[in-house]
Amino acid sequence: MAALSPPIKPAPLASTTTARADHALLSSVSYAKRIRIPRRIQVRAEAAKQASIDFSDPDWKSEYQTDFEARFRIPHITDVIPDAASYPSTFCLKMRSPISSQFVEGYPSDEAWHGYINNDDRVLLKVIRFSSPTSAGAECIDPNCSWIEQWVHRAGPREKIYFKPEEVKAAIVTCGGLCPGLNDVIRQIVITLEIYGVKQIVGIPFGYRGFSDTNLAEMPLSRKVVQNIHLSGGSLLGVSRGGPTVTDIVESMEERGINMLFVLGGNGTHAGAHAIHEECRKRGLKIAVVGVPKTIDNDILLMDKTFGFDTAVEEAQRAINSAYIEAHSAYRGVGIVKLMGRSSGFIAMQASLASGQIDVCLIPEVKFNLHGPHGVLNHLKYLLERKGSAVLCVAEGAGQDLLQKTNATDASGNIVLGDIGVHIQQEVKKFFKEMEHPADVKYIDPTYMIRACRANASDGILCTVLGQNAVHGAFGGYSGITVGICNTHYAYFPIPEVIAQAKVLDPNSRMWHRCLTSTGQPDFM
Ligand SMILES: Nc1ncnc2c1ncn2[C@@H]1O[C@H](COP(=O)(O)OP(=O)(O)OP(=O)(O)O)[C@@H](O)[C@H]1O
Ligand SMILES: O=P(O)(O)OC[C@H]1O[C@](O)(CO)[C@@H](O)[C@@H]1O
Ligand SMILES: [Mg+2]
Repeated sequence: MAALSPPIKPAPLASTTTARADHALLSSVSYAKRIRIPRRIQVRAEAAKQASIDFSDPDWKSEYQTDFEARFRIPHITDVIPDAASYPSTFCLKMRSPISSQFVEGYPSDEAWHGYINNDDRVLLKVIRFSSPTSAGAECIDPNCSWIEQWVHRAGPREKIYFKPEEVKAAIVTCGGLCPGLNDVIRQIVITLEIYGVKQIVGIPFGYRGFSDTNLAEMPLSRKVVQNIHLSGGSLLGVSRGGPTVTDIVESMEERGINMLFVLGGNGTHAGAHAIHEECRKRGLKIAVVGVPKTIDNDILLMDKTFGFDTAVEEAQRAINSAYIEAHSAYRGVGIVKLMGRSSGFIAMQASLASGQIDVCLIPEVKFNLHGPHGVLNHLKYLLERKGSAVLCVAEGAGQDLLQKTNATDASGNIVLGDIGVHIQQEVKKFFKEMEHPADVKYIDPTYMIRACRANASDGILCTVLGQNAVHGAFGGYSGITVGICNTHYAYFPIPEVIAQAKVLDPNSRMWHRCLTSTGQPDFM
């Protein structure tokens, strides 16, 4: 039987849908190239496309499940240090006063406490049983779309820990762009580490750069330092793109005596975290590297959502509402809002759905024409004639095929996108001017205002749980993992599985269909 591969999507039925699906696939592949995802991981994504499973083999299901279990196994320090000692956990919430001298010794572990997660506990990854590949949003493995259980590891505190708290030096680093909730996660990691009894906790300033720049000193962290940091946006530690090589980072960690590293960042940061973990394994180092996915774009695979996303959607309402008021109050007003989303249109879609004020939502996963009888501009003309104003929301990665490529990259190697918001603004103005019936166009780009916000309540809770689980994972001896919410439960994932490609919106999903129902927009092709 041929090598098994991850779930495949059934071939879409209509030709417009095919174009959309191809586009989504293309953006995933180019994304993989852009962030230098290891070839091995790219190959896995390629394998998904080729669908090489022999479904006539009666054992294909059980083999698929065995393969899935192996892929989602979370690396453990005993993989490289088989005789690594384990100890009773010092994390137990039966204590009364954390300032008592008892705390220094760890919590009494002689009493039974049923607050631990068993290593064999699992969370179900997919919860819908599709009866046919033609069901909206169906994710099928075989042509009959048969039900296959896919389980991932449940996150949480373990009864046995693999580090003595007094021997731990934990470091936290935040990389990439800003995202609401970074401070909430930093805070919770520090607080949880202290509950375990860790005394040495430091922040690495300005992302991975802080490992190599000798002018940047480690920041000592404690509950006192982080107590109120979640009340403001940004990152207490600072962020950056680019930076030192993985070898330099690991050498710096060895010099500093860091044996737990918590990495907060997006796909690029996680690719880095995975490479750091691999390098530590190669050197036989007892170091736990644990990621917490930070992507405002919500483009990490397999998770319900990533922190900062809800806040971004909520904050985008203010920009959309302003664009709506401007457009609605103007004679032939057109409001345009550009929202984040390099490869994925989740923020634009959810913000459009939430506001109820958007007439046209454009996302990277769905191609569109501006000009021509079915183009966006003609639809805006119709809207102005019909209701006097229109509001359009566009994700930053949408319509890149309409712009001239610059080939420019940022310090991390991410492609610098053309400005689709400005382009649409110019084209709308030109279109109506040439018709000799100008429109009053107002353009809003709230990107950095949204990113700099503090987390809202729902993100605050998500960050808290993710931060705690990151620490539990490290103490449990896991490394090269990241933590996420999955069907409302929290799970650990091996890093390569969540960054194999950017998570993109399925144009055949119910949610996108709901968005189209809400905006009332046609197909722009
Ligand atoms: N494949 C890789 N291997 C090692 N390090 C990487 C890799 N890709 C990116 N990095 C490093 O990770 C850090 C962050 O990467 P990047 O700027 O792409 O942000 P990100 O984590 O994807 O977050 P954002 O969602 O804000 O873009 C940078 O310091 C970069 O050098
Ligand atoms: O201007 P910067 O910091 O490079 O970040 C911009 C990018 O970061 C993101 O907000 C993702 O983190 C993208 O949506 C955006 O393209
Ligand atoms: Mg990224």
